[in-house]
Amino acid sequence: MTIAPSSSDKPRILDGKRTASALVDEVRETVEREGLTPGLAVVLVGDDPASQVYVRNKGRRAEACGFLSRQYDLPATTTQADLLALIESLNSDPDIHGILVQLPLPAQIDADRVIQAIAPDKDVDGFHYLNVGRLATGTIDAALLPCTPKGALHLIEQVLGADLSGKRAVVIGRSNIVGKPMASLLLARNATVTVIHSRTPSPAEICRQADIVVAAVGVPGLVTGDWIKPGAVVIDVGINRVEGEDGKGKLVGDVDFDAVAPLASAITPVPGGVGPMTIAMLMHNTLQAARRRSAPSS
Ligand SMILES: Nc1nc(=O)c2c([nH]1)NC[C@@H]1CN(c3ccc(C(=O)N[C@@H](CCC(=O)O)C(=O)O)cc3)C=[N+]21
Ligand SMILES: [Mg+2]
Repeated sequence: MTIAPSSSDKPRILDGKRTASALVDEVRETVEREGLTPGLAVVLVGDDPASQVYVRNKGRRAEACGFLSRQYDLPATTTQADLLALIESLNSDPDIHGILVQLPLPAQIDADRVIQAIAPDKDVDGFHYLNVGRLATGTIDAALLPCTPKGALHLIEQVLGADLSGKRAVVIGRSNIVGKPMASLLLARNATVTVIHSRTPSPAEICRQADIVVAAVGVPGLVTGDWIKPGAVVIDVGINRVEGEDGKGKLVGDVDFDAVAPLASAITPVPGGVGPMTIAMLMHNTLQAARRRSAPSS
């Protein structure tokens, strides 16, 4: 049962850090109970400091789950042929169940070629055409789902339950990594879905009709109070590094949190919302890939 949201209630802050920790605990328990050792390979090309931080966090989480965690650090000058050769060897490595190539890749490498070279059943990012197609055609149980939309949906479920029949959802942004798969997932849960983007006229007016808003455009503070229907569930996927009042760098989302929180029935903060869920879902996908390997019929 869900309680009808009211704008006069205090908004519920959806704690992604706590939810992610609980998920990781569940993954670790399953790994122990089933005696599995899921293997995750994370490939980092170049030395972008932000990417290094993400990749290190992924490795830490994998170890906390009882996984085999391998990190491949390749120089920024790596050729496409060398990277494809590494992917090939990981595809045929029986200890490895999940392969993630950290994006973005340097300019000399065709990222799409590399992603499509990953074995679909090891594609824990859910970016391979086969997994994209499974999601788009509704064969979701067979798919590895992209981690960020999967994490966002998990937070939405905490408030509204699994069936979103009768709910209007607006997804802001149409990227292949977040916006499009998010729309497919919400549709699969029976929501009435609208995707809006940079060429959409009157976006605020459309967004104001939504019971569920997912913002994933990378524009700091784009979504203000006049975009939000009172009682809406607001999921902020944006991760924007901006300069704070103290001159130091800080992380903000696509939603103007202070303006929107009083209107929302539930809202994710940045940081501490969708970001940690993304990493938790990567662990969940790696477990799923390992279980399928050990029990091919499931
Ligand atoms: N192949 C590939 N798969 C990815 O999933 C992928 C990628 N490449 N490239 C980069 C983006 C970005 N990404 C994030 C994951 C977690 C946080 C996260 O945990 N953020 C914390 C804050 C971290 C901080 O303080 O910088 C939070 O929102 O609370 C952020 C960003 C995964 N990505
Ligand atoms: Mg995006």
